[in-house]
Amino acid sequence: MHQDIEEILISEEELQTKITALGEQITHDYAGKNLLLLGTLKGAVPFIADLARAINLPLELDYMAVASYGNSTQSSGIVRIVKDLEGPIDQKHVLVIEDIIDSGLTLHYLIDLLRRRNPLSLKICSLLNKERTRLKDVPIDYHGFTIPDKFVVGYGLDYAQLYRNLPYIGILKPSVYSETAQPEKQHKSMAEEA
Ligand SMILES: O=P(O)(O)OC[C@H]1O[C@H](OP(=O)(O)OP(=O)(O)O)[C@H](O)[C@@H]1O
Ligand code: HPA
Ligand SMILES: [Mg+2]
Repeated sequence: MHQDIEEILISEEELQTKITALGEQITHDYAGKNLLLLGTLKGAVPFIADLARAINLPLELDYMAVASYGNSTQSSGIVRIVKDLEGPIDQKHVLVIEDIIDSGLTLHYLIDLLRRRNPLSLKICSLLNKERTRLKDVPIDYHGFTIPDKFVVGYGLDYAQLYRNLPYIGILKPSVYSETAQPEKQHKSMAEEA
């Protein structure tokens, strides 16, 4: 185990077993539909790579880059689109693939933006669902694991851009970061301000 990890929460094997099951469910639910898996960069990259291979259907992949955490363990509250989709989605069934839903700010912003582009359907698949009071409520159609309100890293999830390559999900030792400010509670998202 990495020296900065307090505890392994979800092992490599548990991740793969769950992703196989999610893939089977999505294969069943989207049979005969024009499916677009929309991955959120950067955190969802390992998850979408494994999940896409567990889905036995023709599908398209595209990505949006949204960022709000920067180098902090608390959301800045400001969601930025760093990279947009390549094309329109009005002829597609869009399944957004996220690594984690924490405050809910990122997905709330994204869903709002994607709905305005009139996809045939819009659903959410998140590997992790953090058990906490959301700042924004978001509907989750598929999720892998519910986790406690701890800052986790690995399998795509970062702290200050590091640890994304750990093959498991682990709780980061609090001694690795030290923060007093809780900026997510002090700012509105850009969607709200618009
Ligand atoms: O529910 P929320 O509190 O909004 O948190 C969830 C989002 O935060 C992280 O992304 P981040 O902004 O750190 O970008 P990254 O994927 O590049 O790490 C994570 O990958 C989710 O997209
Ligand atoms: O617990 C987390 N870890 C890493 N990135 C995150 N983005 C939101 N919550 C988290
Ligand atoms: Mg991050």
